[in-house]
Amino acid sequence: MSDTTQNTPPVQDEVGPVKELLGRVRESTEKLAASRHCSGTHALTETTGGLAYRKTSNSTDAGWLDFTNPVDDRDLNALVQACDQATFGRGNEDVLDLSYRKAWKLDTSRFSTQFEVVKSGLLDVVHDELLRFNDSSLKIDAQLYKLNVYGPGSHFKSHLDTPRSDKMFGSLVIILPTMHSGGDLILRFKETSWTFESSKLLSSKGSQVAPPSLAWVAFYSDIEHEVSVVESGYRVSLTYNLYYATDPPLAPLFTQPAPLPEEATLKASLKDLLASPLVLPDGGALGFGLTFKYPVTGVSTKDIDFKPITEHLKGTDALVKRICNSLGLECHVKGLYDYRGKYFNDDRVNAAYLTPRSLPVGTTDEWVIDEMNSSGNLRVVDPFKQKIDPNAPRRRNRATPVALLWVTPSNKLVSVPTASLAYGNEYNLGWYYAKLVLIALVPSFEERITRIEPTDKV
Ligand SMILES: O=C(O)CCC(=O)C(=O)O
Ligand SMILES: [Fe+2]
Repeated sequence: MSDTTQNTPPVQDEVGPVKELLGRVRESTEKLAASRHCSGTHALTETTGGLAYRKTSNSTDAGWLDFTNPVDDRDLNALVQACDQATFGRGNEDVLDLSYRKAWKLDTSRFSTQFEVVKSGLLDVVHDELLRFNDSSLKIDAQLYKLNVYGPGSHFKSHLDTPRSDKMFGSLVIILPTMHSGGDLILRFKETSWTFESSKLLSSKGSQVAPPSLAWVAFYSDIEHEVSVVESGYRVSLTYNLYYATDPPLAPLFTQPAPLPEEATLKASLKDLLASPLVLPDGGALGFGLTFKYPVTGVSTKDIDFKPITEHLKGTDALVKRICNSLGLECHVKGLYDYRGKYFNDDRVNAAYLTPRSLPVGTTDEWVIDEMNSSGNLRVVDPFKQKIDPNAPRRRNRATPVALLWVTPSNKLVSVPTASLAYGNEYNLGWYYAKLVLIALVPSFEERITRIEPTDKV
C-alpha cells in the first residue's frame, strides 16, 4: 500500500467478467501469425555471378569464382586456402572452438561480389514479409558482413546474431550455387523449428539447377539458428546484417497489406474489453509481453530510449500495436523492472515499474530507489487487488501509478546476457537483446466509450 493506492478486496462479480474478456483478448493475441523468416532462390547471370577474393591479406594476388558455371572442388579449395578459421562470440570475447563453429571466413575487406543485393529486388520481398506491419516507408539497409565456407564436417551451432545497433533487425544469408549436401539452416522459435534445405534448392538429381541460382533466407536476428553439419562438398554463404535505413523516403513505397482474419478477431475482442464499464473504469493500461527481443545498450552510463523501438517492432509485435492504435490506444515500449518483495524493505521500491529507458546495471540500492521513483516511470498497480485513489495528492518525483492488466505474460527486462543469449556470431559489441513490454494506454470508460464505434475496422 502507498499514498495513492488502497488494497481493496476483489469484488468477485466484477473480477470474473473482466478476466473472461481479458482471456479472449489473450487468446486472439496468441493466435496472431506473421512471418519470422522468408526465403527463395534467385537466378544468377554472367554479370551477377562472379566473386573475386584476395589470396592473402598483404598481397594483391586474387582468385576468381564464376558461380554461373559449376564450380569445382579445386577452385573451392583455393578459396578455403585464402580464408581464416571462423570464430564466434561468447560473451565479451571472440572464440575459436571447432566443436561450436567449424567453418572458414573472409572479411569484406578481402572479397568482392558481383551480386548486388539492392538491385536484385530481394530486399523488396524481405520488406513485404518481415516489415509487413511497420510503417510502409521504412527502407532496409543490407550490410554485407562475411563470406563463409563450410566443407565436409563444418557446422555452426545454435546462436543469435550479435546485435550491433538499435536499427538492426534481421539477418540475410545467401548460399551460392555449389554442389554439397547437408549444411541446412535450422531456425528455432519457442517450441517450433523450421529447416531451410538450401542444398536441395540448388541441385536436382545430382546436378546443379538451371539457370544457376543462389538460395537465400532472411530472418529476425534474435531468432536462434544453427547450420547443420555439411556432409559432402563445400557450402559457400554470404551473410548480411539488415538495418532500418536512417533516411526513409518521403512517400510510402509499399502498399499496406490487407488485414488478416486473426486481426479482426483480436480487434473485436479488444473492443468488447474496452466496451465494458467493469474494465479499468478510471483508465489504465493493457500490457503485452513482446514476442521478439530488441537491441538495447544496458551497460555503464550508456542507456537507451525505448521510444524508437515502438516504431520498429517485429512481426506480431507490430501487429498488436497496429490493432491497438486502430482502436485509439496509444502504445509505448517499456522495460519492466519488478522489485516486488525483493531487495528492499522500502515501500517506494517494493513494486514493479515500467521505464521508458534501459537503466545502467550494477548500481546501488539507494540509486535504484530514486531511479525507479523518478517521474517518467510508471508504477504497476494490479486492479484486481488495489485501487488508485484519483484524489490522493501526488508527491513530486514519484512514479505515476497505473492500473495495468496483462494481456500476455509480462517480460522482465533482461539487458545483460543470460546463458541462452550469450552465443553470437561476433563478440558482444555493447548491445544486448532485451525482453521488453508493450503498453497500450486505456482512457477512462467515460472517455473511451464515446470513441468506440461498433463499425470500427482494422
Ligand atoms: O553461413 C550461414 O549459413 C550462416 C551462418 C551464421 O549463422 C552466421 O554467420 O551468423
Ligand atoms: Fe548466425
